[in-house]
Amino acid sequence: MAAIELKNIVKSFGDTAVVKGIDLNIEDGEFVVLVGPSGCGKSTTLRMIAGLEQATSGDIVIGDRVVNDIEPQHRNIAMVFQNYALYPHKSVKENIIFALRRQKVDNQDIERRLTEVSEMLQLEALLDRKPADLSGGQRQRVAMGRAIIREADLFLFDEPLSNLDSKLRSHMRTEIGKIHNKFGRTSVYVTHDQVEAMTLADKVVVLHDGYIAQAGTPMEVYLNPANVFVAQFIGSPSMNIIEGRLFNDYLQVGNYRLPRQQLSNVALQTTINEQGLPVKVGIRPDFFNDSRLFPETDNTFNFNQLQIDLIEPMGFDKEILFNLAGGSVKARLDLRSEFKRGERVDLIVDLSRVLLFDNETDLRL
Ligand SMILES: Nc1ncnc2c1ncn2[C@@H]1O[C@H](COP(=O)(O)OP(=O)(O)OP(=O)(O)O)[C@@H](O)[C@H]1O
Repeated sequence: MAAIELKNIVKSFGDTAVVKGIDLNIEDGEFVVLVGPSGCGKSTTLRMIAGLEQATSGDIVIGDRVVNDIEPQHRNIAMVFQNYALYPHKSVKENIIFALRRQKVDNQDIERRLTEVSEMLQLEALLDRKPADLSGGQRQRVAMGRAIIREADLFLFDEPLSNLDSKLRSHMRTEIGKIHNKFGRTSVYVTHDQVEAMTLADKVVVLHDGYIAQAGTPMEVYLNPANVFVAQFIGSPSMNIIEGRLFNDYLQVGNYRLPRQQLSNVALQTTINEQGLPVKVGIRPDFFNDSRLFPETDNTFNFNQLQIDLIEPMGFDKEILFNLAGGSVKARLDLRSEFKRGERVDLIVDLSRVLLFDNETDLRL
């Protein structure tokens, strides 16, 4: 088992810095997901932990050793890649036990571990097949088996599910979660899929352009995003960001005035002049509720008479779009709410769910 510490890690390729100073503590047994848009430095960070890339500066500590100069094969790490990287001419069994043979593990031990892993991943019936004769999901299970059987200190996953169709993806996601619950090994998992991040992680690390935009539990990054980037990256559909103006007693959003004292976390000290302070107002589509179904309370605000521009039925849910403060805003309601396009509706929002961000820096106020 191993904890990991990244201390001010920088990675440049030529003159271009792609990881720009990352500090991160990963606890022993923790499942950490690195998430962020394409090119933000997720894979590069993972590859530095694995030893496949050398950091330009900074230290990587695994357990109690600084591993900067330690070769990948001596870091006791198991890695699962997107493209499986199986040996095509070897059988499933030979693929899974390859590393154990190389480490000269005794045969009885190999057989015991093979039985355990193939049962867990339901690979028993496939052990004699070649990778070419397997489906994508089965190949991914073999790649997982090959990693698990090594009983490594640390598991690294680089977008392991991105080649699978959505049903298999969701199945394998659950399997990976179960395996982690069973073995409790420290794991670092790279994905650009925020559903994987939310469902698997103990800690989500949102990367943006080579920096950590926020690290926290899935619910922290969902409910308390530190900035507009995280607010819009985490959660689907994306959080609405609406123009607003903050005054001493209220927040003006379009024609609506939301009472200031009930808004969450507005610890803003600066005195606000008569023009008000331009702010970005964040409201998740899921936090709008149909006023006919949900009671109003002292903590809710009623955006009354919103005119529906578009309805997108999704089965159980439906997304409705309307104009608010000059922008198109989305709400997600369930099938109990029946509307027609053009109709006017009253939507209520819990004021503690209305988030404010600095207009210039995009940071939470
Ligand atoms: N060997 C390399 N030489 C030069 N540039 C590289 C190299 N490897 C990665 N990069 C660049 O570093 C940046 C970060 O790449 P990285 O693969 O870490 O991103 P990522 O967040 O994993 O993206 P994706 O989700 O697309 O895989 C990208 O702009 C990429 O082009």
